[in-house]
Amino acid sequence: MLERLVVGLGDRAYPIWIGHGILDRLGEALQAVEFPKKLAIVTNSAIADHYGELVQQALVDSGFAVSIIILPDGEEHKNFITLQKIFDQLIEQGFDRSSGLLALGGGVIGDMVGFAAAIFLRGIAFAQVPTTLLAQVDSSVGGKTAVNHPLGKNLIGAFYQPRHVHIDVATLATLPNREFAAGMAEVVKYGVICDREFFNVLSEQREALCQQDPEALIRVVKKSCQIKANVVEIDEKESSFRAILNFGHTFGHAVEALAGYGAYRHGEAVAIGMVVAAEISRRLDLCSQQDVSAIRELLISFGLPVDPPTYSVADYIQAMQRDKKVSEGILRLVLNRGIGDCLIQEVPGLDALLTDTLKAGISRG
Ligand SMILES: NC(=O)c1ccc[n+]([C@@H]2O[C@H](COP(=O)([O-])OP(=O)(O)OC[C@H]3O[C@@H](n4cnc5c(N)ncnc54)[C@H](O)[C@@H]3O)[C@@H](O)[C@H]2O)c1
Ligand SMILES: O=C(O)C(=O)C[C@@H](O)[C@H](O)[C@H](O)COP(=O)(O)O
Ligand SMILES: [Zn+2]
Repeated sequence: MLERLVVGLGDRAYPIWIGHGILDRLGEALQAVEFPKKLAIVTNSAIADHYGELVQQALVDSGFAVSIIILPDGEEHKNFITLQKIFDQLIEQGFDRSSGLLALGGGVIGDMVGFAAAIFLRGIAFAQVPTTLLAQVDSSVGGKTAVNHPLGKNLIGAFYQPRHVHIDVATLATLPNREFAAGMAEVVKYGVICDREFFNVLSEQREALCQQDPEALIRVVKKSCQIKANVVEIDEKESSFRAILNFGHTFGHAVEALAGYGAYRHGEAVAIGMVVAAEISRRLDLCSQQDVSAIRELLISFGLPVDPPTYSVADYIQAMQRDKKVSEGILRLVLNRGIGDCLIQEVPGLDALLTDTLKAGISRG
């Protein structure tokens, strides 16, 4: 089964292929978008061990000239030092503007390779082959690329769209459970911000998803990519509406930075951040206690943490102020209106609200 979507961005539109066991069709897919014949697969050693040869062979068989660049694994390496390693090898190997990069891996690899492609020689082609659930449902689509700064997540980056996204859900078979759960956090996010029915389906399909039933996975990945593509088509560069995809991220990114990158998986931090955002929404009468509990319970059912680590409110607020939604010094939050709808707004008295939320612990309903 091969599902196809298109991210409709005019002359930068690109296809998303979704299937089970479709890595061997990568050459065909890249030919269809006239991807550069000389390319570098950029990945890390864990992913290369599983899929490096298969992907390289599929591309060589289709006439591509392929080299591999191996990066260190982990969120703590999503920085300029690692980016430099990519550039060193591209320059040594004589890559020019007619060459391309292929990101093979999770969101860390995808975000870094996308940013490298955006700035190397002022922009070369790149494609995404996401191998974590999180990257398949979220980071490979939409063109946000970046590296972290010690003080804040993704603070240095660019909007730069891939030429193709190739999603093989069979690669999830080797993914550790903790990483699978982290991906589910972003899936739950889509349900909360814009689709109550999808939210309900996730709880009904929990077993099939955790068992990695291929059809259930493909359905959920496709729906997630469709939701994300629809948002990105309306507001590619996050002038406003796209920020709904940031639900749970203002607090989540603060957790990641305060705990030290890598201590929490991005999806875990987002799960905690979504429950905090939902609790703030409840305190502002935007949603009910029942809604907060339903969000919390669904996240827990997928094995995700939901309780914020203990840092002072002042530390949290300082970290949250580095969010990209801050404009003219004013922070806006994405809040949920019930489940299936959301809004973006400034929250007067956030310090006090957050103090109460963290002091009370988030009520279990
Ligand atoms: N650009 C966006 O729109 C966007 C969206 C969401 C998240 N992100 C970013 O994505 C990053 C998180 O991505 P992630 O959750 O994929 O983490 P990750 O990229 O660190 O991957 C998680 C772990 O799984 C391993 N791995 C990957 N695929 C595997 C496979 N098939 N089998 C076995 N092991 C595998 C990796 O080596 C890594 O150790 C964060 O930096 C976050 O900020 C970006
Ligand atoms: O694509 C988007 O837009 C998102 O916000 C998706 C998020 O899941 C993702 O983590 C993104 O990288 C966060 O963006 P940032 O601008 O807050 O760094
Ligand atoms: Zn995210």
